[in-house]
Amino acid sequence: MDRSPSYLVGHPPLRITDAAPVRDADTGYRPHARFRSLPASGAWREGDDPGDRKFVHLGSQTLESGATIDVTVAYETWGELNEDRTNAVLLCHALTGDSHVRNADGTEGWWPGIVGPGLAIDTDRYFVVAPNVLGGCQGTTGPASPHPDGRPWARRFPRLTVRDQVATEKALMDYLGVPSWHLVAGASAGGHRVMEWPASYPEHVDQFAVLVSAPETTAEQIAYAHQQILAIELDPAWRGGDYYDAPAGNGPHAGLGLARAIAHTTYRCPTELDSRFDRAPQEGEDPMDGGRFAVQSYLDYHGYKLAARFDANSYLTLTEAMMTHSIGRGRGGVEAVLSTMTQRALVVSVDSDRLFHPADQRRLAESLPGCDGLVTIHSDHGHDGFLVEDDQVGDILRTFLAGA
Ligand SMILES: N[C@@H](CCO)C(=O)O
Repeated sequence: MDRSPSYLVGHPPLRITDAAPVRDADTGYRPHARFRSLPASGAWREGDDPGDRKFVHLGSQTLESGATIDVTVAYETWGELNEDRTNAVLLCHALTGDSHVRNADGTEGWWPGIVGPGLAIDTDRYFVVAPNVLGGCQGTTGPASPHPDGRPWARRFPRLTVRDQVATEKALMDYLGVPSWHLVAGASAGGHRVMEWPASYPEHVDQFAVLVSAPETTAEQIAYAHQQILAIELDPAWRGGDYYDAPAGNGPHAGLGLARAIAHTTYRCPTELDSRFDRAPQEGEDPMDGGRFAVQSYLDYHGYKLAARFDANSYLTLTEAMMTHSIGRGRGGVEAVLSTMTQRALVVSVDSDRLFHPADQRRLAESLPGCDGLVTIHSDHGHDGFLVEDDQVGDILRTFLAGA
């Protein structure tokens, strides 16, 4: 299937340049100086390993598309599985997260204030499992992994669905000898997998917690995702996905960085951006003379940071999986599936989230038979509130788990 953006089909191919700088400055992602040291792909490499990442080869998996791939999963665990095997918790990371929830000393990772000894998800009590998602780039099989011909899959990687990703997590569960998750929890794209778990494997989930997420993607979310996909595909350095052997600095960093800047804007909220940055110029730059506003520099920085740690083809694969997410597909619709989810359920929104609207989560909470109603986090940080508001997120999860 031709995956070129539709308006490029039939047009001459884009001319690949040496990632010519758009501007001749030396900060941010427009200027390429910062990219020069970045490898073409930020996918995991042997050796760069925070935490105690483990790998398991799960063998071949047939995907919803009918394609079969050989799957290895990277995952981390904290705590011990008890004798009854009733204390296992599955954590599903968001779009660009990975298995690294926390360091042993709690200093890094994406939920170090939530997961750990004595914390809301208490690793003295629970056996916590966090896999890197199928299609990701931090150790689990994805587009940067070798195709059977030895070269990276790149854009030959089959189209994935959230159901495929959850099927991989089920295979990991079997490998670990966990009969049922005491809790499946996750936010955003991780929440998509949380929602898919009781829909696909109801007998293997005791309760679930879905934060800032939904049973299916909205048109608005697909619209934002579309822009991000085009940002990558229109970067000449993307080279149709075959950039893995490009010299340092010549990967699709500008496209991936722009995709992140679009996404990051949706992860924060207008009042936050206005109050933090207002119309201030970036220090040392003059917007009246080609320089940037501070908010531009902030987005450039987040784009650069993602380009340094992520793989552009993975970003495409995972974004496409988000776009097709619907627990109702082929099952009689979302409402029909929700009515069968009788497990105890927690639904959490952030009041300033402009990507996953709290009104949609209220409807979700009302449709789930095992949910006591929507719980709302108050935050100035929009969708990313689930990563920033540790005290509130921790209290909410602690209270939910205590009521089990
Ligand atoms: N900051 C999060 C936002 C998406 O929920 C991520 O990168 O995955």
